[in-house]
Amino acid sequence: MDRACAGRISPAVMTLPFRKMHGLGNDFVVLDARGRPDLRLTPARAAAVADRHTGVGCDQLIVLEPAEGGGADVFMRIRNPDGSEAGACGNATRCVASLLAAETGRPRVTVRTVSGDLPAVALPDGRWRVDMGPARLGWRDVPLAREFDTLHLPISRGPVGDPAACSIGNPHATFFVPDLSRLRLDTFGPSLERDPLFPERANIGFAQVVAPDRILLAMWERGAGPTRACGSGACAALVNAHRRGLTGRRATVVLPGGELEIEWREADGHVLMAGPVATAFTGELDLDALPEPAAPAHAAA
Ligand SMILES: N[C@@H](CCC[C@H](N)C(=O)O)C(=O)O
Repeated sequence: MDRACAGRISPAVMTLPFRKMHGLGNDFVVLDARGRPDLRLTPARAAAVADRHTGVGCDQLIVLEPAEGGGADVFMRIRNPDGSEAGACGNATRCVASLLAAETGRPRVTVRTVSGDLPAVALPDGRWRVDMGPARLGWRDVPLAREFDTLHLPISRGPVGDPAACSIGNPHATFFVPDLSRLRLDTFGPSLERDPLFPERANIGFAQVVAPDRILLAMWERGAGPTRACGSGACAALVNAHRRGLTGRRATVVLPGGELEIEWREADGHVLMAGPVATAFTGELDLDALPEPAAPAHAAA
């Protein structure tokens, strides 16, 4: 090689394999930290990986860790692009379940999250069904800043208001609207996510019920903004729609990225979610090379 072009001899670079996966376009960078107890992923580093301009880019960074104490196949840590940690991610749970099934050869696996153990099963058509656990309906469960009936919250912005809230292992509020096509998510999403009634912020869903078994849904995700799909948001939309008497206990939830089948099981109050999984690509990440996200030098016009 021409000496002038050789540049600096780089020190040994430690790279980390990653897998880019998605469920209905809700996309994830999946890192396997099971053999890497030394891997320290600070919120800033997680945000750097998730950055769509200077990192790999994703709606959530998913880190696989050992499931301590047994009873589950893996522990799944979930980070939003702003670095915050989430208790649940329905679409990522299906993706991780499919990885574990490939690894273990078993069609039934259990994914542990900070909100609980989620059993998942491969369906004959290639989709995965996850038991997302019980929908929690109390005001402390969501949580809300003070006591309210979670079926009707005194929150509104312009034409949207009166949401219902619940927890699917993470906080959700669903606003029912007559025509989803007329709604601009970024107009109300940011301030609703941070409404003072949500001390831990909330994922915000806008739902149009078109039939007792069909819901159109657009999501503004906490810590992520608009996404093509949100599995836990679809679960919350069905639970809240049923509580309002708008649907039965099962529905197809249609998101911008595609469809999820959701059931709120009567017997135990658990919410079941079925949908597809996909791998987009795999790669190697040099964590030390990633810049930590900084404020833009100037706002785009
Ligand atoms: N995409 C997810 C939800 C991810 C977490 C959420 N943004 C939160 O902060 O709770 C899903 O598919 O459920």
